[in-house]
Amino acid sequence: MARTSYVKMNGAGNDFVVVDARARAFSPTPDQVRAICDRATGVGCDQLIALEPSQTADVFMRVWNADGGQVETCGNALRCVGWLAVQATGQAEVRIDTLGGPTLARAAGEGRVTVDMGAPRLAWNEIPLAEEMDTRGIELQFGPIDAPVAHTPGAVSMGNPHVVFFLDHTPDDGFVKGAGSLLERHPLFPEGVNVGFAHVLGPDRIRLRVWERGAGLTKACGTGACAALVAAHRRGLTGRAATVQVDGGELFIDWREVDGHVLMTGPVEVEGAGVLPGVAA
Ligand SMILES: N[C@H](CCC[C@H](N)C(=O)O)C(=O)O
Repeated sequence: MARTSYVKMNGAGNDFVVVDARARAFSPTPDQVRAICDRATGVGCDQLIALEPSQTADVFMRVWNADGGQVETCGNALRCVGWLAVQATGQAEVRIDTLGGPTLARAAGEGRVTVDMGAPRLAWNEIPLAEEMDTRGIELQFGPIDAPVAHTPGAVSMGNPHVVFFLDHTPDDGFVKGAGSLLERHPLFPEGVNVGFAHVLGPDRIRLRVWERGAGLTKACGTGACAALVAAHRRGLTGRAATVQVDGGELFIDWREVDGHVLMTGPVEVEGAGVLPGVAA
């Protein structure tokens, strides 16, 4: 069985195994994805990423969550792939297509990359939700019926589905895991959902923790940071740009006025490289 080389990278602690599948097809089964991502017995990562040829972009980026499911996009991985592509091509800007739509990445200083994530999708059926609701604050709550501890979250798609609760404190691991794992597969979200918990610290600062669909509590979620800023601005809680402080570092998010695109800037780190034993070529 062909042996597949990879690069291990992270963006603000959200980590990835990145496979270059432009010369040879890479089609792992869900079991193989889970085995690669397993931190105890595999390489260990939040998401598995494959670079593929593209007719419309410099590269196509395919994303699998650690649970084996293929998903639309991954913001932190877009920064990592953007860094690899800028280094490889010498281009100032690279176009990366994903199942969640086209994006543009460019270097933003030493070990930092800015990705234009495109415009957020804000209609109920674009999140998607199972029924029509006002996505600035949907009818969803967590906790005792008569005293919910989290309620009326914002819903945003960055190509992948996000729900963002606004709290007056930064929740601990137990709360994020308990509430996140319950809501990730709530019937209101036909495709599942990434569950963000945002503590707005000021008009340009948000502390965010995210229980990711298919990956659990991660150190950072790039699309989650974009969704949190968009949801916060739509509720008048922040301006159009903010520093989003995640467990693994800081991301700077700007919901650009001129074209409605969301730009995310943050760190990229190469951790090492290796070979995946016995994965389907
Ligand atoms: N768990 C996400 C994919 C990875 C997103 C996250 N790691 C990011 O940086 O955007 C989903 O199922 O939509």
